[in-house]
Amino acid sequence: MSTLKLPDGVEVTGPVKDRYEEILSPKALELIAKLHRKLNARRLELLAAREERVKKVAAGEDLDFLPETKNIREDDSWKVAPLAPGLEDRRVEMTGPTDRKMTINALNSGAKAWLADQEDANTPMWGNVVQGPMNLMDALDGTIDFTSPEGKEYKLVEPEKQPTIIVRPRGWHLPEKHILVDGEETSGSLVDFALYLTACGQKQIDRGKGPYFYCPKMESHLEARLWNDAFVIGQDFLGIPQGTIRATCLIETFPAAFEMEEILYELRDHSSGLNAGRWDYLFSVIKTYRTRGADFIVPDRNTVTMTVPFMRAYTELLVRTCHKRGASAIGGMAAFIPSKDEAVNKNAFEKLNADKSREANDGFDGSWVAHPGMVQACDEVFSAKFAEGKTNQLDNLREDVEVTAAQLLDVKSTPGEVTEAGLRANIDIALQYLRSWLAGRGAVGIHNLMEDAATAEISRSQIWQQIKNEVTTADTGKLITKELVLELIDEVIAELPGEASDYDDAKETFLEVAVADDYANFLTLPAYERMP
Ligand SMILES: CC(=O)SCCNC(=O)CCNC(=O)[C@H](O)C(C)(C)COP(=O)(O)OP(=O)(O)OC[C@H]1O[C@@H](n2cnc3c(N)ncnc32)[C@H](O)[C@@H]1OP(=O)(O)O
Ligand SMILES: O=CC(=O)O
Ligand SMILES: [Mg+2]
Repeated sequence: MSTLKLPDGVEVTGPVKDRYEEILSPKALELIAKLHRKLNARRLELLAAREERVKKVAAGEDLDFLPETKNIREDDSWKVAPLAPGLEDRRVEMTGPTDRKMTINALNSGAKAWLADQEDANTPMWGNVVQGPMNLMDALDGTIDFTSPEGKEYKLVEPEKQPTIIVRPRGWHLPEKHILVDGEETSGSLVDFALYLTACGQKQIDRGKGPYFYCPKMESHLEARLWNDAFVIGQDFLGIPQGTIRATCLIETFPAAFEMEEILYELRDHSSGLNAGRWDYLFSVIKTYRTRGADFIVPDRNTVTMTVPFMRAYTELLVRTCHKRGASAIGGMAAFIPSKDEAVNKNAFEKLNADKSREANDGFDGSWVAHPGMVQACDEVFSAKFAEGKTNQLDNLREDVEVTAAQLLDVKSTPGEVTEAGLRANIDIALQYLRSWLAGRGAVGIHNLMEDAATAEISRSQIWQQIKNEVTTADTGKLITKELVLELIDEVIAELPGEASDYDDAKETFLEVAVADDYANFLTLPAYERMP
């Protein structure tokens, strides 16, 4: 057990294990306190503003581009900062959790960048919150190694070829209950940001790169302004030049799709682009319009591909917006993962190739893969598309693209149906995922697909939306009610791996987030409450 030096007003209520003082350093805790005192009240106000927006949509008002920021959109004179060192070539980015083994595997993967995930692919258990940055620090020091329970040894190979690390902190909605400032829970986003920045920021600068971040789940440009303010405070605190920190913002909420330019503008001195976070985007579309009836009922999850009109409108607008402002446009995650079954594996790579080819042809500068086995395939697709000697497509301005609010909102043209098979699949995925999350694992392969917090949110939100809007299944003609879902849960659990009792906690959480009368904004909130 270590002991911590706590600045005034700071309490750490989680266990302090071996080496935790290296991450929960006086500097880190001091920065957390500073960020909390300066920014937390605004964070809470911005979360409340999200609720107001949803209420307006429920009352019939549609999302639209903001009149008050029209001048920013129409002003052609501004651009974001030039590409930062290590972020010039992002043709393939690996994503994944920051546990010790995955950290080593990701850094050895051959990808150009690695999204080190404290978010969708992570469970914010106290141990993960502290050990994630510790693993990154050890990786940067070149001291990281790992031996599996089976005796397999892991270490970094070819350190000079390591991907650029981009850390994704938690979203603004998540609290960190193990670090209190003046008796208040802190923000998970600010804690993850501060722990990485203080442990690794200077080490990244010494390597000729910088502390880089992915900012998730923002719903407005004012939330981007909050990040920008955190960056300014953080840089000032460390005494590093303003603009050293860079952030790629995920455009993965429905409201944010209407504020892409404004988000780039707010972060222009720290921006390194936008990413099309498709899974959370679909979740947010369902969530934001959940009570608005037939026009916003999304068909079975596996039928909503990236080529349906509303998804296409969003990705086209993203590339256009980024390149107009000199920012990188990064594609999203195809959920297919390699399999030992030959036919399943062949299908996974065909789907991956089609998805990455569409993105490369649309002008994206690179994209994500969830698994080291897919790095090469994605690399090849983008490399084949890039012009001779180029490492991105920033000069493909996509001036042909014009996307209207109506196109972004056009969910009703999505082909497909809601079926009982789709409903059962959603129950299955949500339960298996919640079981995994509650056990500390935030990403998991289920039925040959990568599932994480974002994909599971879609599954449980679809169920809630279908009950609320009294949808009838197309294949079996059943009205989707709370009673039907309760009936199906036990049938589904009987088919799942393990014992029925293994799903007791997952089932209780599922009931809270999929069938309760009041919609839970994020499944991770009640799930986090269940965690010590
Ligand atoms: C919506 C979004 O936000 S997408 C981004 C967030 N989601 C993610 O990042 C998901 C990342 N992917 C993963 O976590 C994993 O690929 C999973 C859970 C889906 C599948 O993992 P596994 O079941 O371990 O797959 P598999 O057995 O094929 O793995 C083979 C090897 O690759 C490693 N590996 C697989 N995925 C990753 C990854 N993303 N990062 C690092 N290593 C990985 C495994 O650790 C394993 O290593 P080992 O052979 O040394 O034991
Ligand atoms: O974070 C990515 C997403 O698709 O969600
Ligand atoms: Mg996401």
